[in-house]
Order: sequence, then C-alpha cells, then structure tokens
Amino acid sequence: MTETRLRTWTHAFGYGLAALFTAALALQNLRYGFYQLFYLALAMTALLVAGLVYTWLCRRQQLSAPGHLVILAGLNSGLVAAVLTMDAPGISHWAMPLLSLNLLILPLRHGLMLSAMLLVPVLAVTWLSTSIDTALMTTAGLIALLAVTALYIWHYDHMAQSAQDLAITDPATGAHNARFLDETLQKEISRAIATGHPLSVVSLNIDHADEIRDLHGKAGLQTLLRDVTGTLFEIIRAGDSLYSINGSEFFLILPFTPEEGVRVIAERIRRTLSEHDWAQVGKISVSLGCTTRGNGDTSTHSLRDRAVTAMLEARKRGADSAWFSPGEPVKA
Ligand SMILES: Nc1nc2c(ncn2[C@@H]2O[C@H](COP(=O)(O)OP(=O)(O)OP(=O)(O)O)[C@@H](O)[C@H]2O)c(=O)[nH]1
Repeated sequence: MTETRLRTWTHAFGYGLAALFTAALALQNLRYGFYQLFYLALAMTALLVAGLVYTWLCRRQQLSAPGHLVILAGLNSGLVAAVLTMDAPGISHWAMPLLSLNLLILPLRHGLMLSAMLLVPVLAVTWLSTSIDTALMTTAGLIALLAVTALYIWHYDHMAQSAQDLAITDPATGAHNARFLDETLQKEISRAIATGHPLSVVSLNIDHADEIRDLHGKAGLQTLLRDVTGTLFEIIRAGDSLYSINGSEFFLILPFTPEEGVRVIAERIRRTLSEHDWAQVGKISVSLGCTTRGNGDTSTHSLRDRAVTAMLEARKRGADSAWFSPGEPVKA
C-alpha cells in the first residue's frame, strides 16, 4: 500500500470514528434536553463528515492537502469557544478525539501546535471550575493521550523516513543506489529541457578494482569504496548527486553544469582521489567519462551510455584520466 493510500485510509477512519462519537454525543444531549451541547456536537459532526468527504476528494494528494488544517482548526476553535462560554462540566472530555485527530491527520508540528491551543483553555477552565481531584485526573489523561499519540506519530514518521532512505541508498557505500539514478536523471533531464540550463553527468570507475580486491580482499575494497564515497561527497557541491553502481563504479549528476564546468570538476576529482593515501590500499587512480546533455538526449539511456563510453575511452587511453564526449549541440 502506498503512503498516500495509507494516509487516506487512516484519515478517513479517524474522521469517521470521531463523527460517530460526536453524533452519539449529539443524540445523548438531545435526549436530556441540553440543546447548546446538542448543537455543538451536531456542528462538530458536520465538520467531521466534511473532513471525511475532503479526504476522499483529495485521495491522490493526501500528503499535501491543506484543507485538513482548516477543518481541524474549525473543530478545535469551536470546542474552545464552547468551553469558554458554556457551563458544561464534562465538556473537557470532548477534547480527547480532537487531540488524537490533530496528530493523526496534520504534520506533527501543526498537530502539536493546534493541540496545545486547545489544551491550554480546556485545562484552565477545568482547574477553575472543578475539584482538584477531577482537574488532576483530566489533566493527566489529556496530557498522557497527547504524549502517547505524538510519540507514536513521531515514531511512524521516523520509520517512514528510514524506509525511504534505505530504498534509495546503497548500504555498502552510503551513496544513492542505481535504482534511484534513473529516476533522478529523468527528472533532471526534464528540468534542463524546461529551463534550458545545462546538465552534465560523470561516470567514474576505480582503475584495477579487481586487483585491489585480490590483494586486499572484499572487505578492503568495500572500505575503499566507502572512503571514496565520503571524499566525493566532500568535493561535489550541493545540488549534485552521487550514485554507486555495479560495485566499483560511481555516477554523478551535475545539474546547471556546462561542458567547461564538468571538465573542471572531473579533473578535480581525478587529482584529489589519485593524490590521497587510502587506508589499507595506498594510492589508487580513477577513469572518468563526462558528457553534457545534447539536443537528442531526452531519456536517461543516451546520457548514461555516452558517459560510460567516455569512461571506457579514458581507461583505454591509459587510465588515471578523464575523457569528455560531447552530445549534439543544444539549439537555442
Ligand atoms: N556541478 C558542479 N560543478 C562544479 C563543481 N566545481 C566546479 N564546478 C564547475 O566548474 C566551474 C569552475 O569552478 P571553479 O574552478 O571552482 O571556479 P568557481 O568560479 O569558484 O566556481 P563556482 O563559484 O562554484 O561557480 C564552475 O562554474 C562549475 O560549472 C562542483 O562541485 N559541482
């Protein structure tokens, strides 16, 4: 199940359950003749049903649907107004489903802010109008509910982020993985076509990687790849991205970088890596193939293939070098 669908289901379930709760409150208050509370519960039920409908309408962009904040702000301020103006002792309990809903539906920071704005007047009125025992119990209950829900949502967000990072990261090196390369490169190509900015890519291969593995073992090569990744991250600028593919190969996407720029950065990488003394392995060299997006480059394959061909050319010319292969000039 995608995250958007998961959120659609949980939001719908949250609104639905809270709507049932407030509808039951409305019926109960009608039976006992508490008309003010009946109208409040009815209005809240209507807003919750609106939230349910809105969730369904925005099911494709649930993560960025701004209407939830409006609906929940309406529900929270309605309850705060009721707490401040009505003399209804049990009304503080109505905050419970709202606290959970705020955190379940809104981003954590918004949910916490809205919940704090609800809790302060509710608790203030509870302490002023009930006995210490009741106020203490209500405060402890509401704060415990808020803390547990917030912790759970924080934990979920953290797990979701970790799962997303794992899906696009090569665990051996810490660079992005091959799967993420095509996705990002396609986006960058589209952006370059739309804006007219240059886009360059680099294919980087560690020379004599097989000999390094034979001499220093698989663990030695892994350590080297991880250290090279760290050094590459230090060299490239923000906005560039680094990918680890096929064991000893790397790929760099350099947005907003023209031919002269990719020549500069490729030479800088080659020199930095070859001058460094690597733990266990000592000196190494790399071959780099560079290219810049040309007129016909609308898919990832042509750019990737040209960069790899340029890297093989650099290697054929004696390794420890960079080779640039031009694309078809982009028409102005
Ligand atoms: N994408 C990318 N391009 C780089 C990088 N370093 C250098 N370049 C390119 O090489 C050109 C010359 O870079 P430098 O020799 O560092 O000169 P610079 O004027 O300090 O470069 P910037 O101020 O970073 O533009 C830049 O304009 C970029 O096009 C890098 O880390 N990433």
